[in-house]
Amino acid sequence: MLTVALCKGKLIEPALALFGRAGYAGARLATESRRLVFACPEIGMTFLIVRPTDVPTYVEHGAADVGIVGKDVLLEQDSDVYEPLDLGFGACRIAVAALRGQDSRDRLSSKIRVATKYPRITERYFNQRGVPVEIIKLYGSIELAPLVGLADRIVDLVETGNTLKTHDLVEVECIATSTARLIVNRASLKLKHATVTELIQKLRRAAMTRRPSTSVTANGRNRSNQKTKRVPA
Ligand SMILES: Nc1ncnc2c1ncn2[C@@H]1O[C@H](COP(=O)(O)OP(=O)(O)OP(=O)(O)O)[C@@H](O)[C@H]1O
Ligand SMILES: O=P(O)(O)OC[C@H]1O[C@H](OP(=O)(O)OP(=O)(O)O)[C@H](O)[C@@H]1O
Repeated sequence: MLTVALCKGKLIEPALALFGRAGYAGARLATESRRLVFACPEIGMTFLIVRPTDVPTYVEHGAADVGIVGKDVLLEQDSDVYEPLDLGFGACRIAVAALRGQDSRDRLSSKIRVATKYPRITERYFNQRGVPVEIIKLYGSIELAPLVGLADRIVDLVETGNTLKTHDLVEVECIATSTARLIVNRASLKLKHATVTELIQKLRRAAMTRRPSTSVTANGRNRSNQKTKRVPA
């Protein structure tokens, strides 16, 4: 029996579709309900529904054997988990953005105020460049911060760029790209080796044959995949 940590929101639908394609047909959860635990004995799995930022915690501590989470969260948290698979979906960039016309550093005072959900990624990024920053930790609606004078810059996820555009913001720099990852508890990998490696292999094959979907190209524009897309594992 494997316990799988998933998060509601943007990653749940492609994650369940992936399990379906991998042959775990019972992985259909009533995601609109208030239920947080779904036992699926017919496929030997129990699914836990947790917050995206909590997925690595459940997996690291062994409360879940495996989980699906964005690379953005892994980069921020630096958890001690095994990360065997890039699943390809949930593609976006972690980017620095600023109000249009205020995207040059020259106009700023020595210390830049940066609003973000990702304080560690942000601090690492600006420290590496020797730029002093004051980090303002927010939990959502990050694009609002420069509009109301709370910050000079934001560091947030960008997919289509529509949210930036709507708020007259421009992308200044891309810090990293992010896609959903399969993560595995290190002890589960040893103690449930056969089951876990079978899951990894099946998910890897299923991730290579993604159904038509929308992905982000290098220039940030959306591209609709009309054909089966190969995703590097
Ligand atoms: N616009 C986006 N495009 C593609 N992937 C995204 C986008 N926004 C978020 N993601 C991915 O989906 C994950 C979950 O994001 P989602 O928006 O569902 O929850 P959240 O708002 O970050 O979490 P919470 O509900 O805890 O505040 C992110 O960690 C990221 O990997
Ligand atoms: O480039 P786009 O396609 O517009 O996508 C980017 C938006 O998606 C995410 O927001 P989300 O919907 O998760 O809301 P929140 O982070 O403010 O909770 C991210 O924080 C951006 O606001």
